Amino acid sequence: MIEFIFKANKSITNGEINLKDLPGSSGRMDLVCRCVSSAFFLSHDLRRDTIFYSVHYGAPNPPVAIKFVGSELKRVSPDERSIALFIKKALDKSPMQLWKESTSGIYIAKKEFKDIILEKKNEGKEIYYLHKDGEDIENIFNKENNAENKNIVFILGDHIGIGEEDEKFLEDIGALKVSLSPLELHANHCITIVHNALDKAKLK
Ligand SMILES: C[S@@+](CC[C@H](N)C(=O)[O-])C[C@H]1O[C@@H](n2cnc3c(N)ncnc32)[C@H](O)[C@@H]1O
Repeated sequence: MIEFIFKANKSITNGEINLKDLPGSSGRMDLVCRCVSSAFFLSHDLRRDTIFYSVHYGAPNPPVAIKFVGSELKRVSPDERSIALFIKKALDKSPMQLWKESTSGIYIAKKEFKDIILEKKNEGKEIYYLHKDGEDIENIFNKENNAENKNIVFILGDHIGIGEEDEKFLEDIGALKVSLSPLELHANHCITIVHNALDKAKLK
């Protein structure tokens, strides 16, 4: 299983998403949608071994976490508008401490970014922080050490990043920094590159 936990610093926390203004009034909801698309969609297929979390810290009621489970997703298509509609439906519900299903494979809860990461750590999963200045991903996942049958969690930020406090938290829990490129990339492109690196490591 491959999981991504994305911190959406400005994305709104209620269902008042303007589908014509995902980047502006919805707080970079376009980024969230593109990340969901990159996390799951292949050409005419879905990555069923993937789970994606988006944790929103925008107005009016942060934090709100949305979980997308690849093996359960139905009727979602790769375009931003379709994904935004499903996010809107989820954010229209009142989030509780426990995950509540909104539509097939999409859940909502009132959870902090750190707490979701800690849950994964306590479940024994390997935690990696995607960062330009980390260890090259190909040194970590390759023929000798591929991702098959592993439970791997990747943490990434939006246009703002995850912030110093959460970086320190990741360091404290022993998350390894993993780099995909010497250049600063968009979060959705990072997800595509991670999938590609793991796909290649499995095939070698
Ligand atoms: C647009 S970048 C964030 C830039 C932001 N100014 C910062 O300082 O973090 C979005 C996210 O993609 C990931 N990322 C960007 N470039 C990367 C790279 N070369 N290798 C690994 N992860 C990267 C990081 O997790 C980052 O938080």
